[in-house]
Amino acid sequence: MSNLIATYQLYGKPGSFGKKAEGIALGLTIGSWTDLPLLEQQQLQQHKGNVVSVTEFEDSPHPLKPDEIKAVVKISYPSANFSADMPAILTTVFGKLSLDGEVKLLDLDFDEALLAHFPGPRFGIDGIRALLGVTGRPLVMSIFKGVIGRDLDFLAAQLRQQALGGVDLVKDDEILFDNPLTPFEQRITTGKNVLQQAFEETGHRTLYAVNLSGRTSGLRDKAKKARELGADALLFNVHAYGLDVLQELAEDTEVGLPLMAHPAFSGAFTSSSFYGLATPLALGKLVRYAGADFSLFPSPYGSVALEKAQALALGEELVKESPLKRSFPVPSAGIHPGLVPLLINDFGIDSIINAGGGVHGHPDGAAGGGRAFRQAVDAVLSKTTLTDASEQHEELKTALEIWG
Ligand SMILES: CSCCC(=O)C(=O)COP(=O)(O)O
Ligand SMILES: [Mg+2]
Repeated sequence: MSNLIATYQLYGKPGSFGKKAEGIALGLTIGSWTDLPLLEQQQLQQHKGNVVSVTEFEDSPHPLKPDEIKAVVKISYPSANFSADMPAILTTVFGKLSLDGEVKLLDLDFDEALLAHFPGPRFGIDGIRALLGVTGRPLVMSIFKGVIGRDLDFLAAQLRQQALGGVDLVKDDEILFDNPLTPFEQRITTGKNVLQQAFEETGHRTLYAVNLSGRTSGLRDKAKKARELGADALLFNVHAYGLDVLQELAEDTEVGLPLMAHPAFSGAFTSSSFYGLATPLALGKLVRYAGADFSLFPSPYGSVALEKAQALALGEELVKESPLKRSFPVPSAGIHPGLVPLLINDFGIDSIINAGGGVHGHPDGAAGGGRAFRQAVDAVLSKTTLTDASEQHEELKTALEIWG
């Protein structure tokens, strides 16, 4: 029988977790058990949640309640209890329970039958690399900055400079929505012209991920229009919309564009040590299952840093062995060329170095910033220190002088 195993972190008094776990397993499935006639118990057996394991950690006391300790509980839910979609799954395993005190959902293990209902990335790492014709190195992505309130000419000029710097992708900032100065469709057509021109001048291909925004009911039509207009990829604030919206876009063959999951808003339900979802689950496993070709997340080093073990576990969820394609890990926020060795060491070459300020803040402009990042990547791959490489590359030298 197909099932889903949820792993939770709880706090409580030593020895109290078995009863708690049983209460969760019943409460989120068939409700109370003891007062049911035997016949009903037999009928409901196939829908009963089951406690798989309870592990108490005596050496992990609650930081504020000395008589409580941490425990990790695994509970199995019959797939017969829910429709095979993210809203039903999340409501089953962490609906009411998410409101019931200090419980954190650490992981979800889908069996093969359940996982078959989820698309995973349409392109994946290999498909994105094929679009760019780039293998053997991490990709470099830059981010528009300061576009709000500016017109298409400004956007076009900033895009051109980013492309001339040799970045492989440019993404809208997640806070750039449809607006009268730089409307969605015109950002796509303008971007296409600019990047084609840059390609003809340099031979370097840069893709543009435009932010798909607006009311949910209109997203699919907007995405299809983007495809018709020749968009390269779609940036998507998945956690403000929901995983199922991402999945609808991923499954729609008339959309058929690479989808870039942005982590905006996810901190609201992943940041607490006691509540919400574990970051590797929310920004790694679930966005991959729902169809993200890229997943952006705070790196361990930047301006909104994620705890390193969490960031590494998140990256692993995106690329681990699975029937689904791999999603590109995109560690982000506060990234500058001096961090490239650390990022490649942590996430490998099948990752994307992503920066906004670290590109636009370069004294030689976005083109200089892009070149500095490419020079840093080349240095790491040729096993040269950045300091030594900077002797040969002015843009990298300047970046190291500014940001270290
Ligand atoms: C928090 S991960 C997404 C990073 C992002 O959207 C961004 O704009 C980063 O900009 P930065 O100037 O910090 O590179
Ligand atoms: Mg941003």
